[in-house]
Amino acid sequence: MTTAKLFYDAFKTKSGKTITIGTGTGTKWKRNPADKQINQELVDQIVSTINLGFNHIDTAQVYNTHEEVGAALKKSGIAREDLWITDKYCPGRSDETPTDIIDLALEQFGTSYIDLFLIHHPFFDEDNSVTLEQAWTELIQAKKDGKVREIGVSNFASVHLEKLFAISEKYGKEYVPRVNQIEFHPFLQNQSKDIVKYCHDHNILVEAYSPLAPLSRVGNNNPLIQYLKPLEEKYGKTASQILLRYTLQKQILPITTSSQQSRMKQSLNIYDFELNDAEINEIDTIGQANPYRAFFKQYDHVL
Ligand SMILES: NC(=O)C1=CN([C@@H]2O[C@H](COP(=O)(O)OP(=O)(O)OC[C@H]3O[C@@H](n4cnc5c(N)ncnc54)[C@H](OP(=O)(O)O)[C@@H]3O)[C@@H](O)[C@H]2O)C=CC1
Ligand SMILES: O=C1Nc2ccccc2C1=O
Repeated sequence: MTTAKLFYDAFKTKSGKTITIGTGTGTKWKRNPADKQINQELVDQIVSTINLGFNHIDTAQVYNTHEEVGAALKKSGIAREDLWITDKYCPGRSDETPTDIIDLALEQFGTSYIDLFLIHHPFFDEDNSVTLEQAWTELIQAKKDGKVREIGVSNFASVHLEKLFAISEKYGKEYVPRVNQIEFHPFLQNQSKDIVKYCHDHNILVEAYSPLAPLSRVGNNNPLIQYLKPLEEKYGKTASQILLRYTLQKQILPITTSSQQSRMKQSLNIYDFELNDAEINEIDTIGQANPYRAFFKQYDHVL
Protein backbone atom coordinates (compact mmCIF):
# COMPACT_ATOMS: atom_id res chain seq x y z
CA MET A 1 0.00 0.00 0.00
CA THR A 2 1.34 3.46 -0.83
CA THR A 3 1.29 6.40 1.57
CA ALA A 4 -1.27 8.16 -0.64
CA LYS A 5 -3.87 5.62 0.42
CA LEU A 6 -3.46 6.37 4.09
CA PHE A 7 -5.01 9.84 4.09
CA TYR A 8 -8.55 8.43 4.18
CA ASP A 9 -7.82 5.50 6.45
CA ALA A 10 -10.11 6.97 9.11
CA PHE A 11 -13.04 6.10 6.85
CA LYS A 12 -13.76 2.41 7.01
CA THR A 13 -16.72 0.18 6.33
CA LYS A 14 -18.53 -1.02 9.45
CA SER A 15 -16.56 -4.28 9.27
CA GLY A 16 -13.29 -2.29 9.25
CA LYS A 17 -12.33 -2.44 5.57
CA THR A 18 -10.53 0.55 4.02
CA ILE A 19 -12.79 2.12 1.44
CA THR A 20 -11.93 2.11 -2.24
CA ILE A 21 -12.42 5.02 -4.60
CA GLY A 22 -16.13 5.59 -5.18
CA THR A 23 -18.37 4.35 -7.96
CA GLY A 24 -20.96 6.98 -8.89
CA THR A 25 -24.63 6.46 -9.65
CA GLY A 26 -25.30 10.08 -10.66
CA THR A 27 -24.25 11.85 -13.90
CA LYS A 28 -24.84 9.35 -16.72
CA TRP A 29 -26.99 7.11 -14.46
CA LYS A 30 -29.47 9.66 -13.08
CA ARG A 31 -33.03 8.39 -13.58
CA ASN A 32 -35.88 10.72 -14.52
CA PRO A 33 -38.49 10.50 -11.71
CA ALA A 34 -41.17 10.04 -14.39
CA ASP A 35 -39.43 6.81 -15.36
CA LYS A 36 -40.90 4.33 -12.91
CA GLN A 37 -38.89 1.32 -14.06
CA ILE A 38 -35.74 0.37 -12.26
CA ASN A 39 -32.64 0.67 -14.46
CA GLN A 40 -31.38 -2.90 -14.76
CA GLU A 41 -28.25 -1.77 -16.61
CA LEU A 42 -27.24 0.26 -13.54
CA VAL A 43 -28.08 -2.62 -11.17
CA ASP A 44 -25.78 -4.89 -13.20
CA GLN A 45 -23.09 -2.20 -13.42
CA ILE A 46 -23.07 -1.83 -9.60
CA VAL A 47 -22.97 -5.60 -9.10
CA SER A 48 -20.02 -5.90 -11.52
CA THR A 49 -18.13 -3.04 -9.85
CA ILE A 50 -18.65 -4.71 -6.47
CA ASN A 51 -17.31 -7.94 -7.97
CA LEU A 52 -14.29 -6.02 -9.26
CA GLY A 53 -13.55 -4.90 -5.70
CA PHE A 54 -15.27 -1.52 -5.30
CA ASN A 55 -16.81 -1.18 -1.84
CA HIS A 56 -17.83 2.49 -2.04
CA ILE A 57 -21.05 3.54 -3.79
CA ASP A 58 -22.11 7.15 -4.28
CA THR A 59 -25.78 8.02 -4.67
CA ALA A 60 -28.17 10.91 -3.94
CA GLN A 61 -31.85 11.73 -3.53
CA VAL A 62 -31.74 13.65 -6.79
CA TYR A 63 -30.22 10.79 -8.83
CA ASN A 64 -33.28 8.63 -8.23
CA THR A 65 -30.99 5.58 -8.08
CA HIS A 66 -31.61 4.34 -4.53
CA GLU A 67 -33.68 1.42 -5.75
CA GLU A 68 -30.93 0.33 -8.14
CA VAL A 69 -28.42 0.46 -5.26
CA GLY A 70 -30.76 -1.62 -3.09
CA ALA A 71 -31.31 -4.19 -5.84
CA ALA A 72 -27.56 -4.43 -6.51
CA LEU A 73 -26.79 -5.02 -2.82
CA LYS A 74 -29.21 -7.91 -2.77
CA LYS A 75 -28.03 -9.35 -6.07
CA SER A 76 -24.32 -9.09 -5.26
CA GLY A 77 -24.71 -10.91 -1.96
CA ILE A 78 -22.02 -8.71 -0.39
CA ALA A 79 -22.35 -8.26 3.38
CA ARG A 80 -23.77 -4.83 4.16
CA GLU A 81 -20.98 -4.10 6.65
CA ASP A 82 -18.36 -4.60 3.92
CA LEU A 83 -19.78 -1.72 1.88
CA TRP A 84 -19.63 2.07 2.19
CA ILE A 85 -22.74 3.87 0.91
CA THR A 86 -22.81 7.65 0.52
CA ASP A 87 -26.13 9.42 0.02
CA LYS A 88 -27.17 13.09 -0.21
CA TYR A 89 -30.09 15.37 0.63
CA CYS A 90 -30.83 17.98 -2.05
CA PRO A 91 -32.02 21.38 -0.72
CA GLY A 92 -35.03 22.89 -2.45
CA ARG A 93 -35.96 19.68 -4.21
CA SER A 94 -39.21 19.17 -2.30
CA ASP A 95 -40.72 19.88 1.09
CA GLU A 96 -39.23 16.65 2.41
CA THR A 97 -36.67 17.10 5.16
CA PRO A 98 -33.31 15.29 5.37
CA THR A 99 -34.91 12.96 7.95
CA ASP A 100 -37.66 12.06 5.45
CA ILE A 101 -35.05 11.39 2.75
CA ILE A 102 -32.90 9.27 5.07
CA ASP A 103 -35.89 7.18 6.20
CA LEU A 104 -37.02 6.59 2.62
CA ALA A 105 -33.48 5.79 1.47
CA LEU A 106 -33.06 3.19 4.22
CA GLU A 107 -36.18 1.46 2.95
CA GLN A 108 -35.05 1.68 -0.68
CA PHE A 109 -31.57 0.33 0.14
CA GLY A 110 -33.05 -2.32 2.43
CA THR A 111 -30.46 -1.43 5.09
CA SER A 112 -30.52 -0.06 8.63
CA TYR A 113 -27.85 2.62 8.18
CA ILE A 114 -26.09 4.83 5.63
CA ASP A 115 -22.32 5.21 5.99
CA LEU A 116 -22.06 8.85 4.90
CA PHE A 117 -24.87 11.35 4.43
CA LEU A 118 -24.23 14.72 2.77
CA ILE A 119 -26.07 17.96 2.08
CA HIS A 120 -25.74 18.06 -1.72
CA HIS A 121 -25.11 21.81 -2.06
CA PRO A 122 -25.23 24.97 0.07
CA PHE A 123 -27.67 26.96 -2.09
CA PHE A 124 -30.72 27.17 0.16
CA ASP A 125 -33.15 29.78 -1.21
CA GLU A 126 -35.08 31.95 1.19
CA ASP A 127 -38.30 30.21 0.19
CA ASN A 128 -36.96 26.70 0.90
CA SER A 129 -39.06 25.06 3.58
CA VAL A 130 -35.86 23.63 5.12
CA THR A 131 -33.03 25.98 6.13
CA LEU A 132 -29.32 25.09 6.17
CA GLU A 133 -29.41 25.19 9.97
CA GLN A 134 -32.38 22.79 10.12
CA ALA A 135 -30.84 20.43 7.56
CA TRP A 136 -27.53 20.22 9.43
CA THR A 137 -29.26 19.75 12.79
CA GLU A 138 -31.27 16.87 11.28
CA LEU A 139 -28.07 15.24 10.00
CA ILE A 140 -26.60 15.51 13.50
CA GLN A 141 -29.74 13.89 14.91
CA ALA A 142 -29.60 11.09 12.31
CA LYS A 143 -26.04 10.35 13.39
CA LYS A 144 -27.10 10.32 17.06
CA ASP A 145 -29.89 7.90 16.12
CA GLY A 146 -27.45 5.59 14.32
CA LYS A 147 -29.20 5.99 10.95
CA VAL A 148 -26.00 7.44 9.45
CA ARG A 149 -22.40 6.78 10.50
CA GLU A 150 -20.79 10.01 9.22
CA ILE A 151 -22.13 13.38 8.11
CA GLY A 152 -20.81 15.90 5.65
CA VAL A 153 -21.49 18.13 2.69
CA SER A 154 -20.94 18.58 -1.01
CA ASN A 155 -20.11 21.70 -3.03
CA PHE A 156 -19.63 23.77 0.13
CA ALA A 157 -17.28 26.77 0.28
CA SER A 158 -15.46 27.72 3.48
CA VAL A 159 -18.07 30.38 4.33
CA HIS A 160 -20.76 27.69 4.36
CA LEU A 161 -18.63 25.25 6.36
CA GLU A 162 -17.97 27.92 8.99
CA LYS A 163 -21.74 28.09 9.61
CA LEU A 164 -21.87 24.34 10.16
CA PHE A 165 -18.93 24.33 12.56
CA ALA A 166 -20.76 27.01 14.60
CA ILE A 167 -23.85 24.77 14.87
CA SER A 168 -21.81 21.62 15.56
CA GLU A 169 -20.04 23.26 18.51
CA LYS A 170 -23.12 22.66 20.67
CA TYR A 171 -23.06 18.92 19.96
CA GLY A 172 -19.40 17.89 20.25
CA LYS A 173 -16.57 17.11 17.89
CA GLU A 174 -18.01 13.89 16.48
CA TYR A 175 -20.77 15.99 14.88
CA VAL A 176 -18.61 18.21 12.67
CA PRO A 177 -18.64 17.91 8.85
CA ARG A 178 -16.28 15.05 7.96
CA VAL A 179 -16.39 15.19 4.15
CA ASN A 180 -16.80 17.78 1.39
CA GLN A 181 -17.47 16.24 -2.02
CA ILE A 182 -16.55 18.77 -4.71
CA GLU A 183 -15.73 18.96 -8.39
CA PHE A 184 -11.98 18.45 -8.66
CA HIS A 185 -9.60 17.79 -11.57
CA PRO A 186 -6.56 19.59 -12.99
CA PHE A 187 -8.78 22.16 -14.73
CA LEU A 188 -10.60 22.99 -11.46
CA GLN A 189 -8.20 22.62 -8.54
CA ASN A 190 -10.38 24.67 -6.19
CA GLN A 191 -14.13 24.69 -6.69
CA SER A 192 -14.29 27.74 -4.40
CA LYS A 193 -11.53 29.92 -2.94
CA ASP A 194 -8.81 27.79 -1.29
CA ILE A 195 -11.36 25.10 -0.47
CA VAL A 196 -8.98 22.13 -0.61
CA LYS A 197 -6.55 23.69 1.89
CA TYR A 198 -9.44 24.79 4.11
CA CYS A 199 -10.79 21.23 4.22
CA HIS A 200 -7.40 19.67 4.85
CA ASP A 201 -6.68 22.19 7.62
CA HIS A 202 -10.04 21.34 9.23
CA ASN A 203 -9.65 17.57 8.96
CA ILE A 204 -12.39 17.31 6.33
CA LEU A 205 -11.90 14.57 3.74
CA VAL A 206 -12.16 16.00 0.22
CA GLU A 207 -13.83 13.77 -2.35
CA ALA A 208 -13.48 14.54 -6.06
CA TYR A 209 -16.35 14.15 -8.44
CA SER A 210 -15.65 14.41 -12.18
CA PRO A 211 -11.96 13.59 -11.69
CA LEU A 212 -11.79 12.55 -15.36
CA ALA A 213 -13.28 15.79 -16.72
CA PRO A 214 -10.14 16.60 -18.78
CA LEU A 215 -10.70 13.32 -20.63
CA SER A 216 -14.44 12.93 -20.68
CA ARG A 217 -15.77 16.49 -20.81
CA VAL A 218 -13.18 18.72 -22.47
CA GLY A 219 -12.24 16.89 -25.66
CA ASN A 220 -9.26 14.65 -26.10
CA ASN A 221 -7.01 17.09 -27.87
CA ASN A 222 -6.39 19.42 -24.95
CA PRO A 223 -2.82 20.24 -23.78
CA LEU A 224 -3.13 18.16 -20.61
CA ILE A 225 -3.97 14.98 -22.50
CA GLN A 226 -1.02 15.68 -24.81
CA TYR A 227 1.23 16.05 -21.74
CA LEU A 228 -0.04 12.76 -20.29
CA LYS A 229 0.83 10.71 -23.41
CA PRO A 230 4.52 10.07 -22.55
CA LEU A 231 3.53 9.45 -18.92
CA GLU A 232 1.13 6.72 -20.08
CA GLU A 233 4.10 5.00 -21.66
CA LYS A 234 6.46 5.67 -18.75
CA TYR A 235 4.13 4.16 -16.16
CA GLY A 236 2.23 1.69 -18.32
CA LYS A 237 -1.02 3.38 -17.26
CA THR A 238 -3.87 5.08 -19.12
CA ALA A 239 -4.58 8.80 -18.95
CA SER A 240 -7.60 8.08 -16.74
CA GLN A 241 -5.44 6.11 -14.29
CA ILE A 242 -2.95 8.99 -14.18
CA LEU A 243 -5.76 11.49 -13.49
CA LEU A 244 -7.10 9.32 -10.66
CA ARG A 245 -3.60 8.87 -9.27
CA TYR A 246 -3.03 12.66 -9.45
CA THR A 247 -6.22 13.09 -7.42
CA LEU A 248 -5.07 10.62 -4.75
CA GLN A 249 -1.67 12.29 -4.53
CA LYS A 250 -3.52 15.55 -3.79
CA GLN A 251 -5.01 13.70 -0.78
CA ILE A 252 -8.41 13.69 -2.46
CA LEU A 253 -10.57 10.59 -2.85
CA PRO A 254 -12.01 10.21 -6.38
CA ILE A 255 -15.55 9.20 -7.32
CA THR A 256 -15.74 7.95 -10.88
CA THR A 257 -17.99 5.89 -13.12
CA SER A 258 -18.06 4.12 -16.44
CA SER A 259 -20.44 1.86 -18.30
CA GLN A 260 -17.36 -0.10 -19.41
CA GLN A 261 -16.18 -2.72 -16.93
CA SER A 262 -12.63 -2.61 -18.32
CA ARG A 263 -12.47 1.08 -17.38
CA MET A 264 -13.84 0.43 -13.88
CA LYS A 265 -11.23 -2.30 -13.45
CA GLN A 266 -8.45 0.09 -14.52
CA SER A 267 -9.72 2.67 -12.04
CA LEU A 268 -8.91 0.40 -9.11
CA ASN A 269 -5.43 -0.27 -10.42
CA ILE A 270 -3.81 3.01 -9.39
CA TYR A 271 -1.94 2.13 -6.20
CA ASP A 272 1.25 0.70 -7.70
CA PHE A 273 2.83 3.85 -9.18
CA GLU A 274 3.60 7.35 -8.07
CA LEU A 275 3.82 10.58 -10.09
CA ASN A 276 6.87 12.61 -9.17
CA ASP A 277 6.75 16.22 -7.94
CA ALA A 278 7.76 17.66 -11.32
CA GLU A 279 4.93 15.76 -13.03
CA ILE A 280 2.37 16.85 -10.44
CA ASN A 281 3.57 20.46 -10.78
CA GLU A 282 3.31 20.33 -14.56
CA ILE A 283 -0.24 18.91 -14.39
CA ASP A 284 -1.10 21.72 -11.94
CA THR A 285 0.38 24.35 -14.26
CA ILE A 286 -1.32 23.10 -17.42
CA GLY A 287 -4.58 22.74 -15.49
CA GLN A 288 -4.44 26.29 -14.14
CA ALA A 289 -3.91 27.62 -17.67
CA ASN A 290 -7.05 25.83 -18.91
CA PRO A 291 -9.83 26.45 -16.37
CA TYR A 292 -13.02 24.44 -16.82
CA ARG A 293 -15.98 23.94 -14.50
CA ALA A 294 -18.73 21.42 -15.29
CA PHE A 295 -21.08 22.00 -12.31
CA PHE A 296 -22.21 24.80 -9.97
CA LYS A 297 -21.13 27.59 -12.27
CA GLN A 298 -22.42 30.16 -9.77
CA TYR A 299 -19.01 29.80 -8.07
CA ASP A 300 -17.45 31.59 -11.05
CA HIS A 301 -19.22 34.74 -9.92
CA VAL A 302 -19.85 34.45 -6.21
CA LEU A 303 -16.70 33.14 -4.57
N1 LIG B 1 -21.89 15.98 -5.46
C1 LIG B 1 -22.13 16.43 -6.67
O1 LIG B 1 -22.64 17.55 -6.86
C2 LIG B 1 -21.77 15.58 -7.85
C3 LIG B 1 -21.48 14.25 -7.64
N2 LIG B 1 -21.16 13.44 -8.69
C4 LIG B 1 -20.89 12.01 -8.40
O2 LIG B 1 -19.65 11.64 -8.99
C5 LIG B 1 -19.86 10.56 -9.89
C6 LIG B 1 -18.84 10.61 -10.99
O3 LIG B 1 -18.97 11.84 -11.72
P1 LIG B 1 -18.53 11.91 -13.25
O4 LIG B 1 -18.48 13.31 -13.69
O5 LIG B 1 -19.39 10.99 -14.04
O6 LIG B 1 -17.04 11.30 -13.12
P2 LIG B 1 -15.81 11.05 -14.09
O7 LIG B 1 -15.00 12.27 -14.23
O8 LIG B 1 -15.16 9.82 -13.60
O9 LIG B 1 -16.45 10.81 -15.50
C7 LIG B 1 -17.09 9.61 -15.82
C8 LIG B 1 -17.30 9.65 -17.31
O10 LIG B 1 -16.04 9.52 -17.94
C9 LIG B 1 -16.10 8.54 -18.95
N3 LIG B 1 -14.85 7.80 -18.89
C10 LIG B 1 -14.46 6.89 -17.98
N4 LIG B 1 -13.24 6.44 -18.26
C11 LIG B 1 -12.86 7.07 -19.38
C12 LIG B 1 -11.71 7.02 -20.20
N5 LIG B 1 -10.70 6.21 -19.90
N6 LIG B 1 -11.66 7.83 -21.28
C13 LIG B 1 -12.68 8.66 -21.59
N7 LIG B 1 -13.82 8.74 -20.85
C14 LIG B 1 -13.89 7.96 -19.77
C15 LIG B 1 -17.27 7.65 -18.61
O11 LIG B 1 -17.89 7.27 -19.82
P3 LIG B 1 -18.00 5.73 -20.30
O12 LIG B 1 -19.20 5.17 -19.63
O13 LIG B 1 -18.17 5.85 -21.77
O14 LIG B 1 -16.73 5.05 -19.90
C16 LIG B 1 -18.18 8.53 -17.77
O15 LIG B 1 -19.19 9.11 -18.56
C17 LIG B 1 -21.31 10.70 -10.31
O16 LIG B 1 -21.88 9.55 -10.88
C18 LIG B 1 -21.95 11.08 -8.99
O17 LIG B 1 -22.10 9.93 -8.20
C19 LIG B 1 -21.07 13.94 -9.96
C20 LIG B 1 -21.39 15.24 -10.22
C21 LIG B 1 -21.79 16.17 -9.19
O1 LIG C 1 -24.50 13.54 -10.64
C1 LIG C 1 -24.83 14.73 -10.61
N1 LIG C 1 -25.23 15.46 -11.69
C2 LIG C 1 -25.51 16.74 -11.28
C3 LIG C 1 -25.94 17.84 -12.00
C4 LIG C 1 -26.13 19.05 -11.33
C5 LIG C 1 -25.89 19.15 -9.97
C6 LIG C 1 -25.45 18.05 -9.24
C7 LIG C 1 -25.27 16.86 -9.92
C8 LIG C 1 -24.85 15.57 -9.47
O2 LIG C 1 -24.54 15.23 -8.32
